[in-house]
Amino acid sequence: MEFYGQEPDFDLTYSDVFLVPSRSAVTSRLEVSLAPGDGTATRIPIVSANMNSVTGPRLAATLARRGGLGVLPQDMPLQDLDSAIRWVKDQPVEYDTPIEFTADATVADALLVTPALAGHGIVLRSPAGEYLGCLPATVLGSTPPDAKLGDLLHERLTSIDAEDVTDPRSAFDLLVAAELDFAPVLRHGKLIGTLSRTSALRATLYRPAVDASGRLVVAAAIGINGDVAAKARALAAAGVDVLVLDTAHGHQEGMLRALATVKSLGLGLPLVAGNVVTPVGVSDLVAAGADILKVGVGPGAMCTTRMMTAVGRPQFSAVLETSAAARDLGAHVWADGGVRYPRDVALALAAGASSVMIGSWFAGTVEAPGTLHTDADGRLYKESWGMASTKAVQERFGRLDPYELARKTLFAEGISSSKIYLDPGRPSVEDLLDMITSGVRSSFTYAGASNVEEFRERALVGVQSAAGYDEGKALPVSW
Ligand SMILES: NC(=O)C1=CN([C@@H]2O[C@H](COP(=O)(O)OP(=O)(O)OC[C@H]3O[C@@H](n4cnc5c(N)ncnc54)[C@H](OP(=O)(O)O)[C@@H]3O)[C@@H](O)[C@H]2O)C=CC1
Ligand SMILES: Nc1nc2c(ncn2[C@@H]2O[C@H](COP(=O)(O)O)[C@@H](O)[C@H]2O)c(=O)[nH]1
Ligand SMILES: [K+]
Repeated sequence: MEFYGQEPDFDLTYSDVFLVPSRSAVTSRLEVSLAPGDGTATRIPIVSANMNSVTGPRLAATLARRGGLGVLPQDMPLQDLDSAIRWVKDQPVEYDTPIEFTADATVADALLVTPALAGHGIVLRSPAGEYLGCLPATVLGSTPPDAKLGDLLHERLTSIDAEDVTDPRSAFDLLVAAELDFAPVLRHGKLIGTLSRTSALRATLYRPAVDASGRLVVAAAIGINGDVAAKARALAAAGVDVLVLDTAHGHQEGMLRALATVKSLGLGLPLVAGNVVTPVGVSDLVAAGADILKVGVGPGAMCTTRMMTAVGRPQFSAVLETSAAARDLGAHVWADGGVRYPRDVALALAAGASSVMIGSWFAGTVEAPGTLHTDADGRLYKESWGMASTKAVQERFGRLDPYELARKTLFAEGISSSKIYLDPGRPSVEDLLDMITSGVRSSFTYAGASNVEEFRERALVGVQSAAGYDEGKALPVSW
């Protein structure tokens, strides 16, 4: 990366900078590879944050199917983490994970999980697990909330036979021929997944992130306290693909000890550690065993660290400096926090990150944990909160005695409650991935780069005023 003009002697964040186009020999955005090449199996540079409101097993599986990686949060009990990892590993790679209900569930129950939109659908099973049929989600919008889903099965959808699907393109054509937007996929009468026209199209554009056995990949986080060795071993035994050691202040002795402990287990998994924002933080964590550094203090949407402590660093400069230090040591950087637009992802990659970690933006999706809420204007949202918020601290330390809990709660550095609205045009995390990867593929071709490495080398970055940033925004109503 080079600065267009003079490099300023103060720190920059994503909004302070822009990319300048340069001569390109890349003739199509579809020629671009977004593969991070950081020792994980990811195919796109997108990782979901280890936050309770962001990454659950469904979001992790959906992300991996499109080449990304979900990090399950350290606050999940070990038993739940174990079953979440195994659940992801059991999900179909070529088809979508069905959203399942029993026949006596109501329309209102289904609407807590999936919006009544074309291209989405639900699967009904008997209490014994037998496949009963499948409904398009659109029927949920035109049926009374107390109606039983089983009573709507006369509108059941035609299924697709997996034997007829020779490749993703043929799946798309089969749906078109059957005039379907969404369908269950059966093999020998057994449900193996669902499919929509959009997911069939996506399967032609993305490659899944899979392990050596061809199963979807998933990461999990552990904190730095307690028996980290036992937790790391248990997660590895469950089949986790990447371990993330995470604490607010990653450049501390407790982290170095925890990292060295996990490294010494020789689990053969990439170790991610953070959060840090300085080159010396990078070198200390790499020396202790980190392969990838999680970079970012304070940029997160749920984060109050900068206001509480003044600590942190504008994220573009933090990523730029730490990724240069990491590269010298053969390590990589995940740019964690503050990503609100596809442009921020492009800028993080230009600054040298191998992947970008996204939290709050993904909290407002169908696949994120938690149920859908509707506000007074009928807009759908999900709740989100910071992992250092009073809410998260109370949940994490709920089993401590009240005095210890009260002491911990004093140090909250995050907001406890926020509404993250679903974008009506992009309610699924996959819709956001489409938007992000299209934007970033295009950024690459503007820079004449066909892969992440070339983009990092060729990117020309200018510094702009607040008015310059503002000029780039679209105008939803006239002047
Ligand atoms: N990226 C960011 O900007 C931030 C992210 N977070 C996220 O919140 C979650 C909770 O993290 P965390 O609060 O570290 O909790 P952890 O449960 O990981 O515990 C942190 C440990 O480090 C000690 N510690 C020492 N100094 C600090 C410090 N300045 N801030 C926090 N702990 C410190 C704590 O002791 P004691 O409690 O006695 O002080 C405790 O033992 C994580 O997912 C983290 O990534 C939180 C804040 C900032
Ligand atoms: N200071 C705090 N940082 C937090 C908290 N919860 C999460 N985080 C960090 O934010 C990113 C995600 O950023 P986003 O802008 O995409 O939402 C996450 O990975 C953590 O590093 C918190 O309570 N306080
Ligand atoms: K913030």
